[in-house]
Amino acid sequence: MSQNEQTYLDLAAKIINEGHYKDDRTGTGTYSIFGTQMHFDLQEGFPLLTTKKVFFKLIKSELLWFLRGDNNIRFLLQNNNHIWDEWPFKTWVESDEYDGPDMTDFGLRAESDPEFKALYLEQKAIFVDRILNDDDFMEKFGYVGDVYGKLWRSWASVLPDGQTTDQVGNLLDQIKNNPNSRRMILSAWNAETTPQAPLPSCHVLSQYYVSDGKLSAQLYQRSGDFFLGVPFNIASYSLLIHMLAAQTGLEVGEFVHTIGDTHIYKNHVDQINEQLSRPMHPLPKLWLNPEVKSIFDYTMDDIKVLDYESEPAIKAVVAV
Ligand SMILES: Nc1nc(=O)c2c([nH]1)NC[C@@H]1CN(c3ccc(C(=O)N[C@@H](CCC(=O)O)C(=O)O)cc3)CN21
Ligand SMILES: O=c1ccn([C@H]2C[C@H](O)[C@@H](COP(=O)(O)O)O2)c(=O)[nH]1
Repeated sequence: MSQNEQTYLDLAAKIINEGHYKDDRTGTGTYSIFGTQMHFDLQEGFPLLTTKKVFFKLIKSELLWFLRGDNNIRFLLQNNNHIWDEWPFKTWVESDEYDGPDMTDFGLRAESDPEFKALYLEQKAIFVDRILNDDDFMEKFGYVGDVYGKLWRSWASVLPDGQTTDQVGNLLDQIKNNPNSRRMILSAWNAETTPQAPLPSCHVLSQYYVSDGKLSAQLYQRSGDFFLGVPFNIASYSLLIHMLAAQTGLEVGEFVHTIGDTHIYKNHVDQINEQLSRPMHPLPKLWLNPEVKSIFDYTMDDIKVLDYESEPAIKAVVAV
């Protein structure tokens, strides 16, 4: 049995049993608890859930995208990663340039109307193709705004000389040279610009901590989609801790995951119950290519989970 996975399952059961019913921005409806915390011991194994299959490739390419300082979805699409498509797509279909069939509330409508779903998938395929192959279109509609990648690597200065700050570079420097610091912070929330993004950052702030030769991190996530997003967030930050530790000569410690609005969407309840009824498998291990000498040089092939055995994937619709 894995304590790390049990921690996730216990909180899932608590949200189902004790969550308050709450309407939400997407019109879906959620069961929600405010202010939760999970601790994952990275020495126990890599916390990729085994009670459903979690697609680690998608987690890798998303983290590499953040670390590139990229905030245009073209890179994700080139890696066959479609987890961000809906939000830039929404910007396009709401713009003056869009002249296809009406896509109002496409997320909810595609779920209940198969005829509309076919139309929507057609428009989405056109969108994806244009982001990949049309540079002007990609420049206009591919960006996700002032969120993770952009803020991590090139936080725009308020100073007149227009310099930018590389938070990840500074963080590595602090972990190496001043590991007792209590100021090792990575922020993905710019109060001025982030609220205007198509989807303002959810994992808002993380802090890093070194003790006994081990690197730990705590994340504050303002909003957590417990069935779809949170398993990705757990694996993504755990991977980031492994990468930072590998580049600074440390072992891995803990990932502490603190979430504000911790919710299960109404249309994910059956899926969570199915997951809760399944057996666990031992956690996989993470392998990072030891030849890679900079956190910014990892490629997809330099990162692997070993011995990942899981129950089958469980499909669910993402709330837009
Ligand atoms: N409602 C919502 N939940 C999220 O978790 C979320 C957002 N929106 N918006 C931005 C990002 C995108 N993220 C996502 C989006 C979709 C999946 C998802 O559908 N995962 C499927 C596999 C998808 C696939 O194979 O392409 C899964 O089973 O994990 C996961 C994370 C996390 N974030
Ligand atoms: O990394 C992520 C990104 C997003 N989410 C979820 C949390 C919410 O369900 C939605 C965002 O909607 P808001 O109304 O902006 O809170 O996306 C996540 O869990 N993890």
